[in-house]
Amino acid sequence: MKSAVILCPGLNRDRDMLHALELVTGVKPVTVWHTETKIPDVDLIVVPGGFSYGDYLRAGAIAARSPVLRAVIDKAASGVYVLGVCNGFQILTEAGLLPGALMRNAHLKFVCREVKLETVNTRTAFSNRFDAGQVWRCPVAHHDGNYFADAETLKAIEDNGQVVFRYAEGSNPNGSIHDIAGIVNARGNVLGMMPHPENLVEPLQGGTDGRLLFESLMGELVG
Ligand SMILES: NC(=O)CC[C@H](N)C(=O)O
Repeated sequence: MKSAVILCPGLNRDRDMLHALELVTGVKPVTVWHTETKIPDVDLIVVPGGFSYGDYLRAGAIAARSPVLRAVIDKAASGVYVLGVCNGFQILTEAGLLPGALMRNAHLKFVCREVKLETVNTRTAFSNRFDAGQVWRCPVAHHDGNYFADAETLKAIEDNGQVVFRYAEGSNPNGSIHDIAGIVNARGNVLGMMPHPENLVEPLQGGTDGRLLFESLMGELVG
């Protein structure tokens, strides 16, 4: 599986993502700087986590307007898989690729710990290797992870099965509505999530629960 990782000033999880992608897929990803207007032919584009442009204005708002995001939007429209993690999720919502918004955590504190996620839709390209209802471990590290969508949008994404991951009972670290931790777009080729699956892909990191997400995509691509 060929992948590209987007780089913006202030992102800091790009190295973790590059490592995880190479480890799980066996193929070294390419990197694409934020000023680029073209992205090479790849199966998956990842917008990693961090603090693009210092989270000024709103987390992800400036990166969403950078040249490379236009190319990400075009690639997504052509069906390429796009994964946004943490700040990447914030960037994808700011760019309009995913519905809703990530607000300041309800308790107004930065949260950095492990949570439990429940996979509630296994019929997506990003989740087909999970068992239905599977509860898995995943780290979070953010201050703006409080997912919100208006009632109409929320109903639509729930009815369409676009909620892929929820914080398991008692695990919601930020006040997200409906315990939403990760969603896909209506077409199912763009996923955004606040937790960091790339940080739990080898025993050295304390577990391998995050691998299933990347393996789901790999399985999707080989059929
Ligand atoms: N780890 C991250 O990607 C942080 C995301 C974002 N800047 C926040 O703190 O909400």
